[in-house]
Amino acid sequence: MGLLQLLKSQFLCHLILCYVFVVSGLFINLLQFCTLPVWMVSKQLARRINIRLAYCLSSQMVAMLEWWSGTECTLYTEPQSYRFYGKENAIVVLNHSYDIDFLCGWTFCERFGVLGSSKVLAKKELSYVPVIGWMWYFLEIVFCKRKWEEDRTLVAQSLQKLHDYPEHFWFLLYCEGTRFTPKKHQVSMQVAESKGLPILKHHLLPRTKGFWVTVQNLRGKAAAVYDSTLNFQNNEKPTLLGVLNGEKYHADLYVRRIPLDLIPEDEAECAAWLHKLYQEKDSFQEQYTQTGRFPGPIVSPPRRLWSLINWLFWSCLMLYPLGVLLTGLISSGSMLSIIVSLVFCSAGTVGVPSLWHLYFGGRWLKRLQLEFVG
Ligand SMILES: CC/C=C\C/C=C\C/C=C\C/C=C\C/C=C\C/C=C\CCC(=O)SCCNC(=O)CCNC(=O)[C@H](O)C(C)(C)COP(=O)(O)OP(=O)(O)OC[C@H]1O[C@@H](n2cnc3c(N)ncnc32)[C@H](O)[C@@H]1OP(=O)(O)O
Ligand SMILES: CCCCCCCCCCCCCCCC(=O)OC[C@@H](O)COP(=O)(O)O
Repeated sequence: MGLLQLLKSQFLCHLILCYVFVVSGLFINLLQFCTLPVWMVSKQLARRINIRLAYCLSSQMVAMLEWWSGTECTLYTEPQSYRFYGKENAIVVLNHSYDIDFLCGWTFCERFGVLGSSKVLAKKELSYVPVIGWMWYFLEIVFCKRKWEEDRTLVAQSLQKLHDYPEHFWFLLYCEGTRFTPKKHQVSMQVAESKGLPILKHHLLPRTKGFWVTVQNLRGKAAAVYDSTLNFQNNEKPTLLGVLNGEKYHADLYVRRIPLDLIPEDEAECAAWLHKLYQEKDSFQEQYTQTGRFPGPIVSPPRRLWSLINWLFWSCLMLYPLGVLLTGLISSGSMLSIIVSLVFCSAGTVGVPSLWHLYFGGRWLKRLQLEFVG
């Protein structure tokens, strides 16, 4: 292991990275809160400001993937589709199989200049998570309760509000509704069998209602569906902790652009169309497993310097006062203030993972513990 790699795997480095992300995130949340009065005067101006503020935050995570871990993201797509990317609104359908699939998605958003405005159909619980969830609230992210009776109107209303959105956006839909696990796959394939649908090997059975309501409510606003299939070379199993540790992964994304007009309006036909799409996605994944390649040519946009510049800017801004505080503390020589600060730091170190545990059901925390202990 090289010296740099060793440094990247140190807990202290992770603590500093998380400190910069969380403190700058809360500061950005506060700035977003301050745009509320601007909404009263000019909604479009407030939206444009929020897009830039959201970029400041989400591109820090993109920088962590692209520059800290050096992960390579390769795009397989047709050149005639490529020219539309970043120049139109689109609904993105992505498989939900990895801890960092959203981060790879964000990386492509960054490269095509739509990161600040990118959106997702997310579960309601995420809107309460400080930093990311609060940022999404101001960004008009669409939340669902995963109760169709309520989501039917809730999701439709939120989507309708995007009709006068001032900048291009990609709207991400994880139609599988939850991240792939062998157990969920087994249950979902029982549902598929009971409905007489073909078995999928690499995906859960897609939930069709969210897709239908999204397509119907974004007609006239979104031009296409980007059918996106993500996988990793050499059977890599990437984790967020791995990225934080500076581990380099190799992501491959296959994207097909499908004009929205080709998608049926009728709910049952639209559902059947989505099931067929997932059968095709499954065959692409199978081909990838067999050959290590997706169909179609590789047209990869390079990573941009902007995410790194933004990250360095926020790191300097957040670490300077911390440095001043620590220097003042040590030079004061006061035992009381040193003890109070240590208590604060320990509370933060224990408190942040506890919050994490609360919000994410302990999945990542368990993995984190396993990796540290084992
Ligand atoms: C060029 C580059 C291109 C692309 C780059 C890629 C991406 C970048 C783009 C944008 C990035 C933007 C942001 C990313 C950032 C972060 C994202 C992070 C996190 C968000 C993740 C989530 O929160 S996922 C969870 C929330 N989302 C969803 O659930 C969406 C899918 N769900 C639905 O659509 C649902 O239908 C619903 C939520 C609208 C309603 O759910 P409900 O459960 O009430 O109804 P359902 O219809 O789903 O359920 C009843 C029917 O389902 C059948 N059933 C029962 N059990 C199962 C089962 N296990 N599997 C499948 N189906 C099942 C049941 O039989 C019912 O069927 P009927 O036939 O009777 O309807
Ligand atoms: C630059 C330093 C970065 C520091 C790390 C900060 C990490 C913040 C990460 C916030 C990521 C938010 C995305 C959460 C994804 C998520 O939670 O998806 C939920 C879905 O699967 C469905 O969940 P479920 O069906 O309930 O299991």
